[in-house]
Amino acid sequence: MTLTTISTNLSHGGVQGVYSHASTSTNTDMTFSVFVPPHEDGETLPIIWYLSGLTCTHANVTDKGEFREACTRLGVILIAPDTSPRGENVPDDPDKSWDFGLGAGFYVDATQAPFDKYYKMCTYLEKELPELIVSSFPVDMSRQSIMGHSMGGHGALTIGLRNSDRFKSVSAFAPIVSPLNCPWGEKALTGYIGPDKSNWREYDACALIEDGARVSDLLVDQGSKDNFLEEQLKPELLKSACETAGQKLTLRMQEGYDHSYYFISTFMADHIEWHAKKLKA
Ligand SMILES: N[C@@H](CCC(=O)N[C@@H](CS)C(=O)NCC(=O)O)C(=O)O
Repeated sequence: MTLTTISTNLSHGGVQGVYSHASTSTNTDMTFSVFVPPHEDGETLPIIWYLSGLTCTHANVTDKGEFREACTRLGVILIAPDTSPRGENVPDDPDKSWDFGLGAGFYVDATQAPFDKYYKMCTYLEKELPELIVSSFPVDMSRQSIMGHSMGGHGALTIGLRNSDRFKSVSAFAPIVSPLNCPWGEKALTGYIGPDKSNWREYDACALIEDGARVSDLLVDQGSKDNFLEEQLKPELLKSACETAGQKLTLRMQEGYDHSYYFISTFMADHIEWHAKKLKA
């Protein structure tokens, strides 16, 4: 697999890079960013995967996430993938809306035409990108954690729950906790997976927990002034699923914060510190 370097910049003593490659999962070129903090020659470092929300590319968190100081201080690599396949051939929302199609891959493997040829974000993140990362960066794959925002929070929770042996910890900012129970989820999973909701459960954090999946620890921050809170995000569903199942969860309602990167960047160092403790334990 060949990696093309788009840019590298020195930051906080480490290297913030942006890279692209031809993906066999999505049948498109895919772009992602990696921050590698300063380290000794031959040393390998733990990883945090950061999955982004609707409309985002790797660039939103890379530009506005304010994660590099904490990553350098704690010696952790942060990887930020894109949120969907991209390109002229890739089918988009028929109405060109921002909550489906380009920038809205929902971290699933689509089974419905015409999306099934390209929208394989689950395989991309669970198999292809980790293999590329291990051959190209100084990573210790035995120490991985995952976090995300909104649709990316849903991605982090569901990929984390389905792969609990791979991730030491899972956290999210304002996640979509149950696509089965919100309009964004209804639209995306109907379009990508089809109308049979029994096939949605592996892509629904609450359903996965109900069905027995567990992770060692979960941290969620949710702003109280988030305009998507009541209709789309519904953290109370995650709280209730975790309480019923005995899944450990720290859910912090953050008074006055909205859905934006002003919120995320405020608590980013907290999340990196929380993951770093688990990664280094
Ligand atoms: N109206 C917004 C809705 C989408 C939105 O808020 N997306 C969140 C994730 S669900 C985001 O991170 N947007 C990009 C950013 O704030 O940089 C837009 O059109 O961008």
